[in-house]
Amino acid sequence: MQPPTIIAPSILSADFANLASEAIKILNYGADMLHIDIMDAHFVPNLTIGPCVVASLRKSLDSNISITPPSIKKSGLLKDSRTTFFDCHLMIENPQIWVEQFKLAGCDLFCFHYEATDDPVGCIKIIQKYGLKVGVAIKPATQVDVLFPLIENEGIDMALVMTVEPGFGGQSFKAECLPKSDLQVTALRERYPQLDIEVDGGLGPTTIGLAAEAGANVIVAGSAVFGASDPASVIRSLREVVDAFAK
Ligand SMILES: O=C(CO)[C@@H](O)[C@H](O)COP(=O)(O)O
Ligand SMILES: [Fe+2]
Repeated sequence: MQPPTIIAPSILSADFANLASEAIKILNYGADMLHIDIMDAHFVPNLTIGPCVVASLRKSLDSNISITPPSIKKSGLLKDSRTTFFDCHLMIENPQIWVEQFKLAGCDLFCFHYEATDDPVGCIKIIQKYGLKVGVAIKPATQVDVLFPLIENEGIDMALVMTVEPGFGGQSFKAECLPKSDLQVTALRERYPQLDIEVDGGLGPTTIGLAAEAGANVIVAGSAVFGASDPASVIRSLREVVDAFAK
């Protein structure tokens, strides 16, 4: 059985002037974790937030959220005594030099891009040395099999398959980035039944079916959740579809 379904709203689509209250609101609506997109204007053509914003968010959430969602408890991802899991997606060059700062800021999972470093194994070892969970992300054009040795030999905690080119929220979902071939999410799920497989980009109630059917269990959704008039029902419907396809 695949790991629990986790719905991870991307705060990139939140109102940045009210980031903490937006994050608290979305967790109270039923989100399982927060997906935090860090962009450096080099790896991707956009610039978002750095460790000091993550640290402020951490402080606020630790004092305002008292319950860890059941799926996060069950997943075993959250090792700390804190309640809210910060899933940090780093779209930055030289990710390895930022691990310490994001650890200190309160990040739980450090997910870097395979394409952003010449030494993914070295980067994983640094992340593990700092006691963070490790995620490795691939852009749509990257072959999924580059992840196999990292999963098998380095014990990464999550694989992130991008369903749009990284850089911006609110883009259209690319169906061709999901399975059919054995090189995408289906291949990962068939090979690694217990792995947390995250998909990110253009996902919402009308596009979740393909990702769920392929075997993704961690669903990032930004505009579909934060832009909804009823975010709780969007979160619920995403969860229902993923649960229905769970392998
Ligand atoms: O990493 C990224 C974009 O690079 C994502 O996390 C997006 O922020 C998701 O937003 P939507 O596509 O769901 O609006
Ligand atoms: Fe992301």
